[in-house]
Formats: sequence, C-alpha cells, structure tokens
Amino acid sequence: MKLIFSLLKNSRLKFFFAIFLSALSAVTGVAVIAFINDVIGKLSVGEELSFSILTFLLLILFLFFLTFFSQSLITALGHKVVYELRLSISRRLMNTSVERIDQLGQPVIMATLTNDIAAISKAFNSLPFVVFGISVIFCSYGYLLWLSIPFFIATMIMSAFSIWIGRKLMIISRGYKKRVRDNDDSLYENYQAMLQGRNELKLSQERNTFFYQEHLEPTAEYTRKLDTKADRMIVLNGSWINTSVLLVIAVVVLMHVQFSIGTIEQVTGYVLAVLFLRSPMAGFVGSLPSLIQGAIAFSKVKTLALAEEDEHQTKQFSIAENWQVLNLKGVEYDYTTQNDDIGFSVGPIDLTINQGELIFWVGGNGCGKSTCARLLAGLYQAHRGTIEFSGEMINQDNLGWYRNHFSVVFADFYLFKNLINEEGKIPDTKLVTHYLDKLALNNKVTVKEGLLNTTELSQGQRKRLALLLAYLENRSIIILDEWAADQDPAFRRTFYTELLPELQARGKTIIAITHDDHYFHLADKVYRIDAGKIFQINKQNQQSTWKST
Ligand SMILES: Nc1ncnc2c1ncn2[C@@H]1O[C@H](COP(=O)(O)OP(=O)(O)OP(=O)(O)O)[C@@H](O)[C@H]1O
Repeated sequence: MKLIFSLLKNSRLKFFFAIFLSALSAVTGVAVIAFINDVIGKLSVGEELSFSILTFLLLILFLFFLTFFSQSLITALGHKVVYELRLSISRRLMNTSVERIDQLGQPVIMATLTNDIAAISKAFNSLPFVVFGISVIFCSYGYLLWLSIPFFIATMIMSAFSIWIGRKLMIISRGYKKRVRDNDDSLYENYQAMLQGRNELKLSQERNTFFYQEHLEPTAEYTRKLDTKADRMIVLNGSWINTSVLLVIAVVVLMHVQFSIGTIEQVTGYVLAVLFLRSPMAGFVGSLPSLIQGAIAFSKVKTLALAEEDEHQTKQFSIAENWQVLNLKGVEYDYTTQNDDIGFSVGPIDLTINQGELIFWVGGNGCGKSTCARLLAGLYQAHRGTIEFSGEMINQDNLGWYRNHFSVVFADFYLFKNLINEEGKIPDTKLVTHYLDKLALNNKVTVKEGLLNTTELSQGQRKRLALLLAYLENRSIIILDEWAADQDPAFRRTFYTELLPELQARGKTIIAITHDDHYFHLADKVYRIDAGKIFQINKQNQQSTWKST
C-alpha cells in the first residue's frame, strides 16, 4: 500500500475514482448473484420470468461496462506511474554525484534500471486484479452477512484462519524473493564481466570454464533455488485459499444438514456467492507475488540513496568569462574501502591556476592524477579544504555553475553521438568540419545535423572525437587525462605542438595529464603527483628539483 500511495502522489484523485468504479462493479457483480438466487427461488414456485430476464440483461451490460471502465482506468494509471517512475529514477540518477555512482557500481544500477523498474511496473499492472478482487471480497462478505448471520460468523472464523496462514506463507516467500533480488546484483556483475570480458573469455577456454562454473552458474543456481522456494510458498498459498473457499461451502452445508441452520434458499445463495468469489479471489492471490516483488524493488531503489529530483538539470548558468584565478587550498579526498575504512587519500592540495595557463600533471600509475582531475572539475567533492574560483568559494549552491566551466576527456570517457555547442544546440557544420580536419578525422567520420555517423572507431580516433566534443562545448578549462597516450607519434606531436598552443591562444586553460616528458618544455607549469600529493617541478632547474607548492 505504501508503494502504491507514494507512487500515485500525482494521481490520487483518479485512483480513488477508479477504486470507486471498481467497488461499484463489484457491488453490481454481487447484485447479479443475488438476482440469480432470487430467480431460482421464483422458478421453484413457477413465477413469470420475462421482466426478470430484461433486468438481468441490463444488469450484466452495466456490469460489463463498469468493469471495463474501472479496470482500464487503473491500467492507464499504472502505466502512467511506471512512466513517471522511469523518468524520476533517471533524473535522480543524473542528479546523483559521480562518487555515489562509482561507489554503487554499474551492475547495481543496471539491476535497478531494468529489474526493479520492471518489477514495480508488473506490480502496477496487477493493480486492476487487486482492486477488483478486494472490492468483490468486501461486497460478497456484505451479501453473505445479509444472507445469514450464523453462516457469516463461521465464514469469518475460517477466513481469519486462512488469512493468517496465507500471510505467514507470503512472509516466507517475501524473504526468499528479497534474497533473490540481492543476488541479482551479482548476476548483473557476471553479465557485465561476460560482455566486457568477451575477448578474454573467448581466448582462454580455462578462464571461460572457470568463469562459467565458479561464478555464473553458482549465482544463477542460487537464484533458481530461492525462486523455486518462494514460488512454492506462493503456489501453496493459492491452493490453500482455493481449498479454504471450498471448505466454507462444506461447513455451510454441514451446518444446515446437521444442525438445521438456515433455509435451503440461504444455503443455495451462500454456495453461489462463495463460488462467485473464487475467481476474483484467485486473481487477487495470484497478483500477490507481483506486489511483493514490486515492494522489494521499491525498497531496493531506496537503498541506492540516489539524489532527490530537482530542477537544476535545466538551469542555464551564466559563465564567468574572466575568472582569472582558480585556487585550491588544503583540498583532501579519502577513498573508503569496502569495510568503510579509509583507503587511498589525496591531498592536501594547494594549487593556483591562472586563466590561460597550459599545465601538465605527471606521475606514476595510481598516484592520484585522475582523482585530482575529478576534484578539480567538481565531480568529486573535497572532504576537507576549499576551492575558490573567480572570487567565489565553491559550495553546494554554486557547484553546478563551477562545473560548467570545465570540459574533461577522461581515460574512460563516453562518446555521445550527438554534437552540441555551448548553448546545447546543433553546432555550425563549418566549425565541425574545421575541427574534423584538425583532428585528421575528415575521411573517417561524417556529421549530419549534429549527429556523428559512427563512433565505431579505433581508440585513438575515438579519443580525437572526444576532443572534438570538448572543442565544441567551448568551455574555459579543458582537462585531458592522458589524451595523447593512444595517439600515434606524428599526431602526438601535432597535439603538443599545434592543438594545445592553439587552444591556449584562444584563451583556454588546459590541464593535461601526461607521461610525455619530451614536451614538458611547452607547458607553463609542470606538476608531479606522488602518492596523492602534488609538487611543482621547477622548470628552470633542469635537475628536476621538486618544489612543494
Ligand atoms: N573507485 C575507487 N575506490 C577506491 N579507491 C580508488 C578508486 N579509484 C581509485 N582508487 C585509489 O586511488 C588511487 C589513485 O587512483 P587514480 O585513478 O587517481 O590514479 P591515476 O594517477 O590516475 O592512475 P593511472 O595513471 O593508472 O590512471 C589508486 O591507486 C587507488 O588506490
């Protein structure tokens, strides 16, 4: 119920109207049964039936339309909620910090985007059966009470017992399903390994077998076992509820035969009503697994602790053209390990970047260069220390504005096929052609209305396209994370001796992470990053004296 109400926050009125229609259709259904019961009574005393047949036809026509309208309204609402949920989770994901997304990892997020949304969607699709089932159950109970109080008391006692057992079975099933859902994250991790490690798996039969036998199969097997147990409880519950309904009939007949309780008309009416109840009840019980899985998926989405939705994605920032100085003071960042202990730490970093400078960062693998780049671009937020940009201290309120001054090509960049300019519009074709020429890609790629015809290129060429995207964004600060590492020697030279100076001449500030020491002389400043600390290399002193900044 909590799941339904929180998701229906914008359509509660419509939902209550649909429930009202559903209840009305349930009342009409019970009225049809009462009517048939009445007709059977009249038939037994040989009364005229022509008027009754017309009433009966009108009643079932009314029932048909009412059921159709109420259920199609709930179905449409369900689809709307799923649509809103899909967009809402995507918006929240886009608002979530890069750090949080990195912490969660892609398999966990993919499991939510596919599994959880599908489960919630299925839960909503079962809503018409649930609402109709509950309405019919309530109306039928009202009719049963009206027919006979003693029979009703017996029915209530048996129903309470049945529900108690059913609830226990559903709790057990829910426990299993929750464990299945937790295991789905590992299953997605295996899927990711299978796809991303396709070359390695194809080349090594041993790894292929090991991966299949030690990872994929046990994970899938665990899910199979728990799913089987969970579904066994669900099937048991279905059979139990079905049998309980028949038991009610047996008890009512027994009460009449053995203790002469009620009249034969009451018994017939009771049996008819209880039999009528079986199908909506089966629909309701049958939709419980979807509801359970929907609730599990909903709580799983909550555990991701995604950011809240807000409007900042569509905000237009006024860019500081003349920011002059970017200052980092005592900036520190700690990675946490899986046990929440502090892992690798970066900083304290004290750094001054002047507008228009060409800066190189060098350092060994794992020394913290990419982490520093993420901190500088505002993708990771410093745990301690401050960033001052264009005279403004950077905080949560102006972080989005600050980030909008950066273009970054990371080592693990993603290449969007659509080109956009600094205004988020399709860029000028002449400008794109000009940059494609510059990046020696004009024979490889064509662009039509801002859409690249392909991104299926070599790694070095894809990196050139990533640089094209950065060119077109026309941001003031460009960070390039080992951009030249995948380029051939000739183009690497072009990059250092032509492209970077040209960007600098256009007033861009460039921070290039690099290992290419032949080109260090071209930079205004060179810094070495070592074990998370940053030191400026004194360029005047060719003996490479490291000077702490
Ligand atoms: N997601 C992460 N979770 C925990 N620790 C991490 C994570 N990413 C990096 N680290 C730690 O931070 C250190 C610095 O990583 P970083 O990617 O900044 O290094 P780098 O200098 O860019 O390395 P490379 O030259 O190999 O790309 C790593 O040695 C690692 O211990």
